Amino acid sequence: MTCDPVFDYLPEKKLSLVLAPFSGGQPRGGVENGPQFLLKHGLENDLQELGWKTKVERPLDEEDISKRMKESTVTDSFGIIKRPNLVGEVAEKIYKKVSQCLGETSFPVTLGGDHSIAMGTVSAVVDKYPDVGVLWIDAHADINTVKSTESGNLHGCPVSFLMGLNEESEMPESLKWIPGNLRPEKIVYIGLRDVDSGEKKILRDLGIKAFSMYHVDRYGINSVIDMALKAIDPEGNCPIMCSYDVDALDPLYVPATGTPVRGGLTLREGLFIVERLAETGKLVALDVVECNPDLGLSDGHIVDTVSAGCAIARCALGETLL
Ligand SMILES: NC(=[NH2+])NCCC[C@H](N)C(=O)O
Ligand SMILES: [Mn+2]
Ligand SMILES: [Mn+2]
Repeated sequence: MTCDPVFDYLPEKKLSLVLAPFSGGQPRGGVENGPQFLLKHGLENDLQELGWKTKVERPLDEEDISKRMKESTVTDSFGIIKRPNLVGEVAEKIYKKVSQCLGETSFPVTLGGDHSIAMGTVSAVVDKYPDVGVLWIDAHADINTVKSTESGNLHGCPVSFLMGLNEESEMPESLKWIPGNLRPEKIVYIGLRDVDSGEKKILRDLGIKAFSMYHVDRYGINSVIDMALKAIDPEGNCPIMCSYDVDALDPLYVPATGTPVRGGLTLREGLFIVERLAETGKLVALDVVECNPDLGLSDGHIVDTVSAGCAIARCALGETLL
């Protein structure tokens, strides 16, 4: 067995838990409580026990956001797009904080919140590491454009903004700061099983690599990870970021999430992905998003979901490689 995992891009094992308690990218309340529940479950201490120096960052003003969430339902829209101003502002704050963490060589672990916050995290990581490969672990592709989205929920759109797929003229002002610095060959998906028809066309047209649940069954998770890593980094020497939507896991393991889809990854498959990433030594940032404790129908549902979220972070940061 290998011993203590190595993180090639860090001079010391230091990380920042960037809290992103935000629900404005989708309609269900409660996902803003995700970070708090993950912390209450003991995540910070668990990571310290893995040898990490930790720091908690709170870039968002929760009181202001909750006030604005109430008003914004009616006042903040752009065509079908819901809350573009609030989402844009929040994601930009996350972007600045994650940039700062990377500048301080502190590994950013961003805890959502809904997946719209990845507009900030991924942009910041690609700024810092232009050749980074992004693993997007999700039941959904989250690549809808302003034109293709049927729901108007921005948590279904972050990837299109990260790639600059929306034309300036048809994009809300508040999202124009997004650098659009992610190239299609630098992202790969694992876990897809609910992709809108407009998204399928985008994935096809841009030749984006995606491993759906079909591929996981067909080839097994280990080969899928090999293929995914090869796709974003053929030579095996680029940094890697992982944006992990907990709804990639089957709702059996993660019932308390806003857009559950049956037939997902087992808990072990889901953890194995991030174990393999830790093993590469090339992981530079992690998001864990879409834990919504308010959607648990029982305490058991909440504990299952939150403990899965914590386990994802621990495994990504080396727990099972010791
Ligand atoms: N981050 C997520 N859970 N996204 C779900 C997106 C669902 C759907 N494709 C939409 O555009 O609204
Ligand atoms: Mn999802
Ligand atoms: Mn997602």
